[in-house]
Amino acid sequence: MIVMKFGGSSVANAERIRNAAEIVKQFLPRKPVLVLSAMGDTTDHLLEAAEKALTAGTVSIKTIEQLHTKTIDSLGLKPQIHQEIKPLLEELNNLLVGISLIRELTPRTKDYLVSFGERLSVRVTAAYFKSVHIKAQAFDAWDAGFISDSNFTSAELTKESWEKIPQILCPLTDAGVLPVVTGFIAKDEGGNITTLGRGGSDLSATMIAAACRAEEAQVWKDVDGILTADPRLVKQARPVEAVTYEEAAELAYFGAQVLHPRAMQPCIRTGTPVRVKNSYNPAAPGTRIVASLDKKTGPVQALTSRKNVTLVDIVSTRMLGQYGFLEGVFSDFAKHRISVDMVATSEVSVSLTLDKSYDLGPLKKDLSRIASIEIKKDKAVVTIVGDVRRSSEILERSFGVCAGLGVQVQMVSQGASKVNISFIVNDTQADDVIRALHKTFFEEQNSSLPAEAQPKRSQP
Ligand SMILES: Nc1ncnc2c1ncn2[C@@H]1O[C@H](COP(=O)(O)OP(=O)(O)O)[C@@H](O)[C@H]1O
Ligand SMILES: N[C@@H](CC(=O)OP(=O)(O)O)C(=O)O
Repeated sequence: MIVMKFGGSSVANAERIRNAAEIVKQFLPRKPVLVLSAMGDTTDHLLEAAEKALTAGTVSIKTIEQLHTKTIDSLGLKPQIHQEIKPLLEELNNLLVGISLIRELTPRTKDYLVSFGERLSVRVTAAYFKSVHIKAQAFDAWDAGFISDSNFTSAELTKESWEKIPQILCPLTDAGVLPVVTGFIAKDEGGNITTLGRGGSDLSATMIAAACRAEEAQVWKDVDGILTADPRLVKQARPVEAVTYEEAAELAYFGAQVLHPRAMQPCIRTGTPVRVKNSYNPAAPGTRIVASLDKKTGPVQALTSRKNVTLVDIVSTRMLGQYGFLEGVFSDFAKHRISVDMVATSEVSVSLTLDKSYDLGPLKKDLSRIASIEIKKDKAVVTIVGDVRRSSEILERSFGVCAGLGVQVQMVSQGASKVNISFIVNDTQADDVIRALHKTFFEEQNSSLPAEAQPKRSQP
């Protein structure tokens, strides 16, 4: 078995769905399971519709309805598929009416709301596949064994999913059926719809691949794989041939939108290979994601940045000694469920970074018992994923780049991860830093050769 995930861009309209079917046909002998995201920007449109219902009290599903009905017509599908999706569209409309009346959108309702995107896309796509004589069967994730906890908007799949998913899907693929499963969503034990976090269909795919011990999980995107940097920022970004699970996870966690940050977790457990492929360019090899690399790489594999980061400097006001101080600081963070990304400490102070979305008021109040706090907003984490054994060289060249741009590095984290060096700069400087780092590590001659292939530097 293989698992093939097509993201929103790969099923965005009739033409893209036809293209996906052509790709899938070539893989039918390898018994694929398909995982789909919502068509195009449907998840964003659903959230926008909810926002309008909430704030203005207006209800409209026109954009979403038109996209799906137009796609059904362009694909030349039988009218009965309109009947199949009609109850879903009605349910969605009713939900928005409910939101507009009670003017409340809880995380639970939000998950129920965005689930319609994936539920619509699998039905339309499976209907098309059937029309071109592929034995497809649409599945809502919960009917394919996806059970999660009740952490709405960022749910975790439970142990039970590991058993149920193969029990349901393996007999089907063995019988020559192509299951077309909704990515991104699940149900908790109480039967409430949950989501795995934005971009979570990648995780749905890797979960099926790992649980079913599939040959590989293919994640089909609109780029030639994991690139050396975000192509929207760096035109010269180029695909990376292979990365480790750890490298892919760090890239995703620190901002590369190409993969969901938790997508690697199931495959790490089973060693299932993942491949990022381009649905616009299926012949391109894509990027392999595996446990360890067989070939030597350059010092840097890829670059990413995450903006909207807040830097918090916490200085002890008591002579506690570091152990008591750090314990106090982190128990307050745990109490307020605030997760920390980077940390640097000294005997009496700790600096750390967090996402700007947290309300830091209550935390600040609690921490003021033991420390004075300074909050610095509008920072960015620049992350270099590569071979940390060559950290001196990476740091020397990176800081040279920053100095050349007149950028002050405000905090550095190196050593906690074997594959990541991160540092903090001002938000407004991050794009320039990434472009200049890319030039240094990937565009200049010999910039990213393995250590032994680099020209020897003369000793002082
Ligand atoms: N390092 C990177 N490599 C590849 N793509 C990246 C990288 N960083 C950001 N991206 C962006 O991620 C996008 C693909 O992810 P996403 O939109 O979630 O795909 P899909 O919706 O098809 O699953 C690309 O179009 C690209 O703009
Ligand atoms: N549709 C969901 C889940 C997802 O994974 O989408 P995509 O594969 O298009 O990033 C989202 O937009 O978050």
